[in-house]
Order: sequence, then C-alpha cells, then structure tokens
Amino acid sequence: MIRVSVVGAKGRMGSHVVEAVNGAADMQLALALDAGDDLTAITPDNTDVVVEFTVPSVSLGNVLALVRQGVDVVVGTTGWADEKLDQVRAALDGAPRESQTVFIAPNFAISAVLADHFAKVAAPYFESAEVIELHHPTKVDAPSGTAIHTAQAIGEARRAAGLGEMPDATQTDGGSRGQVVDGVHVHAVRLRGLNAHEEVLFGNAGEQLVIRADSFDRISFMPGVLLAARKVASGAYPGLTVGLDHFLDL
Ligand SMILES: NC(=O)C1=CN([C@@H]2O[C@H](COP(=O)(O)OP(=O)(O)OC[C@H]3O[C@@H](n4cnc5c(N)ncnc54)[C@H](OP(=O)(O)O)[C@@H]3O)[C@@H](O)[C@H]2O)C=CC1
Ligand SMILES: O=C(O)C1=N[C@H](C(=O)O)C[C@H](O)C1
Repeated sequence: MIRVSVVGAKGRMGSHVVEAVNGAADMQLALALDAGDDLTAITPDNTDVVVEFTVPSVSLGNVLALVRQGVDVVVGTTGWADEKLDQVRAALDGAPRESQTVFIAPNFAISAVLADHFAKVAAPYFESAEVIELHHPTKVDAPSGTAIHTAQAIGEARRAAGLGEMPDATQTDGGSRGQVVDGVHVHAVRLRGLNAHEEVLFGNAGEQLVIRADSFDRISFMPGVLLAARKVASGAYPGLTVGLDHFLDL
C-alpha cells in the first residue's frame, strides 16, 4: 500500500485528491492537512508520498519543509519559476534520505499534457503562435501555470528550429496583447461557468491550426495525480522532475 498524505486537503483540488486516494485499491490516506495544520506531522514513518495542492505563495515553503522531513512530494500547485525550482534542487541535494523525489506537474489532465506535446511538435512549422487560457473566476494566478509551460515549450521549439520573432505590427498596447512568455503572447480569460481550458493558436499565411484542451471537471486531473504518486513511490525518479509527459510514452 502506498501511504499518501494530502496538503491543501480542504481545497478544490485537495478534496478531490483525498477522494481519489480513498478510492484507489493500492493507496491508503495517511494525513490530510490544510492551512493552519502542522506540516511536521508528516514523516517517512507515516507517509510514502505527499500530494501538495495549495496556493503559489506557500507551496515552495511547504515543499522545502517536506523535503527536509525526508518525504517525497507530488506538487500540483502553480507558480514554479526557475529560481524556485533551483531551491528545490538544492534542498534535494541535502535531503535526509537517499534518492528523494519531488515531482511537479503544471497540469495532470491527459488532454492538457497532450495539447502541450502537440504544440511542441507544431511550433517549428508556424510563423505565429499565441496561447489563450480560460479558467474559473476563483483562480488566483494568471496566466495559468499550464499556459506558461506551453508558451515556454513553444519558445524553445521555435529557437531550436531557428525561427525569429513573430510578425506583429502592434504599436499601442494597453495590455490587450497579453503577457509575453518566452516570446509567446499569453492571454487569460476568467469566466463564471468555466473550469480549466487552453487554446494554442498557430498561423501561417492562409492557414491556422488550433489545439484545444478542456477540463470540464476536476476529476480529469485525478488519474494523472495517482499515476504520479505511483511513479514517485516506485523510487525510480530521484531528484526533481517537472511535467507528467515524463511518465507517458509520448
Ligand atoms: N497541476 C494541476 O493539474 C492543477 C493545478 N491546480 C493548481 O493547484 C493549486 C490549488 O488549486 P485549488 O485547489 O483550486 O485552490 P484552493 O484555493 O481551492 O485550495 C487551496 C487549499 O490550500 C489551503 N492552504 C493555503 N495555505 C496553506 C498552507 N500553508 N498549508 C496547507 N494548506 C494551505 C487553502 O486553505 P484556505 O482556503 O483556508 O487558505 C485551500 O484549502 C493552484 O495553484 C492551482 O492553479 C489546479 C488544478 C489542476
Ligand atoms: O487553478 C486551476 O484551476 C488550474 N490550475 C493549473 C494551472 O494554472 O495551469 C492547472 C489547470 O489549468 C487548472
């Protein structure tokens, strides 16, 4: 049995994770903690893997504390800029247990992971690319972690293909052109009724490719979360890994 503790257990995602772990035949819920609870209660004696879904402002601190406490962590919270990832790598270098693991995924839904993958494949073939993410209005960060990850992947693929800047004659911009991530414009929509959605638009003269992923329900993230918990618990991925694509045969 894989013993799983959940941090952020009362949140929208955390509560789904608690339910998913309780429903998994090979897993057992250890601790379910939320804001105000004592994280030091989680130790290797009671937990194999922690699943962390909190808020970007506290996630790094939680992950560093959990690594110091000797447990492996699966992280779904957003906000992982490069400097934060470096801090996690440094903490893992000094971790108390051999081969400790932190796994971070901007998105656990298979539709989003595949959209990201297909965008990377398409990127070298188009002159223009833009990302639009659309979410529920209770989301605290914009643009989404997924959209940042997609834009970075497109930017990287364009550089590797030797593509230059995208055509754009805009001279006045009051913010309408979105945030530029790695040379790619990213636009965020917040709308009651939505959950988590992303469109990647590619354009050439006379043609367009649209890649779209829709998570209508948070249940869509759960197979990916459980897969990550199993992979991490296997001990086969020591150190820091970012992205569910590492666990899929893409
Ligand atoms: N990777 C993925 O596939 C997905 C990632 N996400 C990301 O996951 C994160 C959580 O999203 P969501 O569940 O919607 O957010 P919620 O606000 O619903 O949940 C966050 C929970 O964390 C709690 N919390 C806050 N601070 C702490 C702390 N220091 N220690 C423990 N718990 C704490 C909050 O408590 P309180 O409300 O009392 O402050 C709340 O219960 C976001 O960053 C979101 O973008 C979301 C969906 C999918
Ligand atoms: O807050 C959300 O809901 C989501 N957050 C993640 C993100 O910012 O990419 C993943 C998904 O889009 C849902």
